[in-house]
Amino acid sequence: MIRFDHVSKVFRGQTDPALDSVTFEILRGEFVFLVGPSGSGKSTVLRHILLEDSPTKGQVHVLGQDLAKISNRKVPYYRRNVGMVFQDFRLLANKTVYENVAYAQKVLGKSRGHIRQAVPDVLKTVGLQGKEDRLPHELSGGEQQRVAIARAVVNKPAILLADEPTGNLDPSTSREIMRVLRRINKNGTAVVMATHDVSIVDEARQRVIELKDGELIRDEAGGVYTPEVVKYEEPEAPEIASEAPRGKTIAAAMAERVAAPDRRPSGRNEDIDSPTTRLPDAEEDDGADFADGADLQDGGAR
Ligand SMILES: Nc1ncnc2c1ncn2[C@@H]1O[C@H](COP(=O)(O)OP(=O)(O)OP(=O)(O)O)[C@@H](O)[C@H]1O
Repeated sequence: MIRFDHVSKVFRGQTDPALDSVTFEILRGEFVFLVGPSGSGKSTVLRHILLEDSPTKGQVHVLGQDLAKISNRKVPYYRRNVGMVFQDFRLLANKTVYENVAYAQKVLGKSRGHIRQAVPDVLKTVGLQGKEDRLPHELSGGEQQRVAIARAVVNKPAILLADEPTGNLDPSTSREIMRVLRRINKNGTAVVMATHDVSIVDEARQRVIELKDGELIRDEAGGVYTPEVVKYEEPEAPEIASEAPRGKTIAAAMAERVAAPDRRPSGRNEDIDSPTTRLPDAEEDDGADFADGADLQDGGAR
């Protein structure tokens, strides 16, 4: 549904790339954390998906469309599919909770009847029923972020992007916001969340994509913020240590080996001993999934 194919971005006046041949695919309904140090490229990834930046090299496909081929005229239509929330909420200060959310529907020309139904529904989803008439300054930070999330998802986008949505919140409020995001994700919206929040990532155990200096250095299902560093000791099966795919801990590779007993050595085995033997997952990581160009051909959402 979101596909980055060797995407590089060098901003004008810069020599170092903000993104350096980044390749990944996110499927419908996934929840994905983007992690990495400040300046590693997380927001740049999100801005590419939102069509606020375009690649210097490579392609971005979202919902079956090559974003480079979307004309300026069609950008607002495209963006209806992509909600966005930020660390600093970005609410309209002189509008109530209800009006902030309803505004997102009004600009799309939705009828008053539709708005009267949709806004209370989404405010209930984010746990803000009863606060419709408050102004942003009459809300806590967590409540303001809930309004921002309600506004981002009221039009039921396929994708919700969140750029450090818990960055201004205390740990327990951050957890509440995570519960809201998970609820929205369970309703079918894919969520891509850039974050520095170690405990949120470690508790959620979702897919983690890690960037460093613009390069994707880890893409791990059920990951943590910082993978456990495994102390190297004399390995029982030396090929595991030497073949662990990039971004995967040795412990993870060992666990996979245990889960695939048919590939474990039962005495001397030519295949296992061969330096070219690959773990099953390593074969999936080579980009073969992208080879058929299905998005391009069928023009439909994946
Ligand atoms: N408009 C721009 N012009 C020039 N350089 C930019 C621009 N936007 C981002 N950059 C640079 O691109 C790199 C990646 O920035 P980005 O904002 O994506 O990082 P980040 O991982 O989101 O950081 P943070 O965690 O601090 O938000 C940084 O070196 C940044 O200075």
